[in-house]
Amino acid sequence: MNRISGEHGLERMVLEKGAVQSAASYLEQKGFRHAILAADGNTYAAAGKQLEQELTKTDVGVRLCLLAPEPSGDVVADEQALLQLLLEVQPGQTDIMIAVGSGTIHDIVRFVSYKTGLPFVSVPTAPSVDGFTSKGAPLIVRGVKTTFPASAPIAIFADLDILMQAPQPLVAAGFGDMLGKYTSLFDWKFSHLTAAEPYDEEAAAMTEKALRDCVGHVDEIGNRTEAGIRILMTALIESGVAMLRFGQSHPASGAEHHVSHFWEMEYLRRGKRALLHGAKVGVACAEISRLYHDAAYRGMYPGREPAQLRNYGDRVREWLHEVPSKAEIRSLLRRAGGPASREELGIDEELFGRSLREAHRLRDRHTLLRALNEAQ
Ligand SMILES: NC(=O)C1=CN([C@@H]2O[C@H](COP(=O)(O)OP(=O)(O)OC[C@H]3O[C@@H](n4cnc5c(N)ncnc54)[C@H](OP(=O)(O)O)[C@@H]3O)[C@@H](O)[C@H]2O)C=CC1
Ligand SMILES: O=C(CO)COP(=O)(O)O
Repeated sequence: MNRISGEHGLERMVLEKGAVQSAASYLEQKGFRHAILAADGNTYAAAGKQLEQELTKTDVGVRLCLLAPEPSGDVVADEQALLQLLLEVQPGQTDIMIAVGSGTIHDIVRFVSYKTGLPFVSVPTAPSVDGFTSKGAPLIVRGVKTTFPASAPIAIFADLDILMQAPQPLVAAGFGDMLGKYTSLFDWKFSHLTAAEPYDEEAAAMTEKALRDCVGHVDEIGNRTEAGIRILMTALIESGVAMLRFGQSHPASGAEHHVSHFWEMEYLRRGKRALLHGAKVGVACAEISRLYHDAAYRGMYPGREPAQLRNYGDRVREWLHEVPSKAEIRSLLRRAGGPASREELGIDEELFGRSLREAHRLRDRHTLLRALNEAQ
């Protein structure tokens, strides 16, 4: 993917070396004159400073919003960060925002963009999540992770020079976020069949292709070759476009994401430093795969098999056949250089057990996890 236009308001997608320069000329050509550049300490160093310098060669003025970390050390997409960015907006003057960072900074900017009506441009600094192009923002509000409607960027400039410098754990996390599509795609079909949740073949096919491209190139991704990073970033963008096209996160987010969100909220409550989103999703995907295979093939729920499995067992087993086993998912995570087990991540047994019993409550989705937990 180099340049694609006209996708749901996303008028420009650039994935190439030197894309930051293209971002500056795009902003100037579009006639923007008063930009806010949102970044944090790391992402300003990785790309923000360079973009700021490029913009000084144009007529686009820039106001820097350096998002402040919480006492834990992390920038969090919560009330404080949203307010910090909102305070920088000059009514009647600011005409564009630029998100320079990874998942968290994009969610802060996309939500403020939605509420103020100001467009935004995406400059990813790491191939760590598939949320760059989505129009939902998972935010922490009063300690609870909830997804709110938000805006997609009008353009994305993903600079391979920058993405290839991203720390290896962020790359492995991006791969983990993609592996999560094994279970999210399964849960999406399951919720459509058993609870008539809306479904879109095209969005599902697009996500599945992105997943297979990543799995087929896991070693290049693990070795952070240029080809590997290009394939991973393309897949993450495509997965985000599938969410954008469908309008909700079903293609990309099932029980593995609900479990990951559960862990994230608990870490915030404990004041612990956050674990990377995609690292959690990858490990949760392996665990959900084991749970689902046990339930559907090995009858691990004697006497309380969910009605959905009694009624649709054959179809469910056929779909589960496409979901690799826990061991296979772990092996892929290792090859990408990321944590593969909850022990490696540091999730304790109590939190793990509680998350499997309760995480389905975080979203109103009819996943198999929810069916298993609600079966009498
Ligand atoms: N909207 C959507 O559809 C989606 C949203 N998400 C959300 O995204 C969030 C997670 O995003 P994720 O990208 O994993 O993590 P974060 O955006 O939280 O960033 C993780 C860390 O990476 C650092 N960083 C980023 N780029 C670089 C770089 N090039 N060099 C050095 N450090 C860098 C950041 O620096 P610093 O320490 O300075 O912050 C931060 O410490 C979650 O809240 C998740 O829910 C995930 C998927 C989809
Ligand atoms: O993280 C996501 C996709 O990778 C989206 O999460 P939500 O389903 O919570 O919006």
